[in-house]
Amino acid sequence: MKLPEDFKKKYQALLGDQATAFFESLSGEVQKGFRLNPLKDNYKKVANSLDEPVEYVATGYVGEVSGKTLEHQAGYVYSQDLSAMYVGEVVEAEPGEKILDLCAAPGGKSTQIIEKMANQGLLVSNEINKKRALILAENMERTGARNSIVLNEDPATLAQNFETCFDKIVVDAPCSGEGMFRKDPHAITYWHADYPAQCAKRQREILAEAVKMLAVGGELVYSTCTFAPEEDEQIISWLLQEYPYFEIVPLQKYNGMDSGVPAWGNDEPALTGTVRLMPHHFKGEGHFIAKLRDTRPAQVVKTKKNKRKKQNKAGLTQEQVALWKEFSANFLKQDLFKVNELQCYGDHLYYYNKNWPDISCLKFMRPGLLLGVFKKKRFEPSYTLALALSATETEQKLALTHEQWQQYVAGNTVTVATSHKNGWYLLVCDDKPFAFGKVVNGTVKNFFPKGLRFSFE
Ligand SMILES: C[S@@+](CC[C@H](N)C(=O)[O-])C[C@H]1O[C@@H](n2cnc3c(N)ncnc32)[C@H](O)[C@@H]1O
Repeated sequence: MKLPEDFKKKYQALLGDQATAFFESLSGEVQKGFRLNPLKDNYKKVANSLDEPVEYVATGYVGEVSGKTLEHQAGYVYSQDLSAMYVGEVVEAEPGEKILDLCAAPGGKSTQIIEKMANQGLLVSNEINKKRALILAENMERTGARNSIVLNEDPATLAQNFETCFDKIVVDAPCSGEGMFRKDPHAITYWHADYPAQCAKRQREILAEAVKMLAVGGELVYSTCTFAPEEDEQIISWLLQEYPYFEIVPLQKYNGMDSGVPAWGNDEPALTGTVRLMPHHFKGEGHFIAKLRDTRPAQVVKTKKNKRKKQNKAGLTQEQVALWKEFSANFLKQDLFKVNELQCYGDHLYYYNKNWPDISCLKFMRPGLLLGVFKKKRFEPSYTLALALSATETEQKLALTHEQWQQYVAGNTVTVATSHKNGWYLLVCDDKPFAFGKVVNGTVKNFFPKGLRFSFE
């Protein structure tokens, strides 16, 4: 790999006798990893090899996953760099918390965080770039989580709406991406000697907004996939200086993990509590991670009056309520999504917990869990609802073979025994729910979303 001369000079000076090993590692083999999703029943029952678990993430493994497998399509596995998966872990997300992932696409950290929340609390995943926000929404849907909102806003607009709102905030910042060089050599073409300083300016701007949204006593996780001290230790030094009520929470270091370097920041000894994942020491592409805690006692903080509008009652018509109730009663063993927690946007019906903040004035991609769509005088359950259900939550399920799964995800109909009565079914393969299908006289009509179809030719 041809590294820029300025890059080599810089890291030669910073790393000294370790620089050669570092440069060589950037030309080495990319190390792939993936995580399993404990929101799914029997989540370890996958075709992927689980022979090489990673010690620092309970659901993490070394290995490659294919996008064209049942496990991936149904949300059982998520492909993720081995260093990136330590970020989601140090967040230590708990069920019931309110968490914001501010720079979230494509969703590596968000999927990991929500998988720890057991459908309780709320994760708001935000992405400023619309195209990337769409991919983020797809990845969040695949997890099957019921407590996820995906927004497409800039941090300043969010801060106006979510003042002191979140227990935890993750800023996995846009950065100079030096940890991407090995995986994506194109990333090198963007790099120049001033690039880290330019990125650092943007990181400070993002963090200044993030801080406004953190609840008193909350925790902020900051990470980058770059090695540049300007974007790593120096950003944390800046945060400590601007917001002296923050303290660094020391992170546990596993095999091959390095400490942040105080001399690369403002000499603050606590910077050793941050983590550097360097590819010449650690099996992964490279990351920097820091965790900060707001240490202020609650009484010194003046919380301004909440500017949020009252929840917009996007009410359902009586007919819509009746259609949903009918579907729910016939299809679900329990009343999982109660009428007073439903919200309609146009003809789309969402589950939206009444304790969540109002987002109706924000740009959203996924304002809660999409349950389905009202079409004339009927209700059509959504693909996302299928992924959010476990096979035990309905009697109306239909087991398909792997071949039939392949036909279905490619957009084809599937023939089944005519003894199946007509109507909606949760389609499962290997006990994994993967979509809804409608049986009409022995044929499963295809309702797999058009934009997500894939074939095996
Ligand atoms: C490192 S990536 C996030 C990766 C993601 N957290 C994950 O784990 O999959 C940084 C993201 O920040 C977004 N971004 C770029 N400029 C931004 C800004 N000014 N404010 C907020 N986010 C920004 C980028 O579009 C990008 O998706």
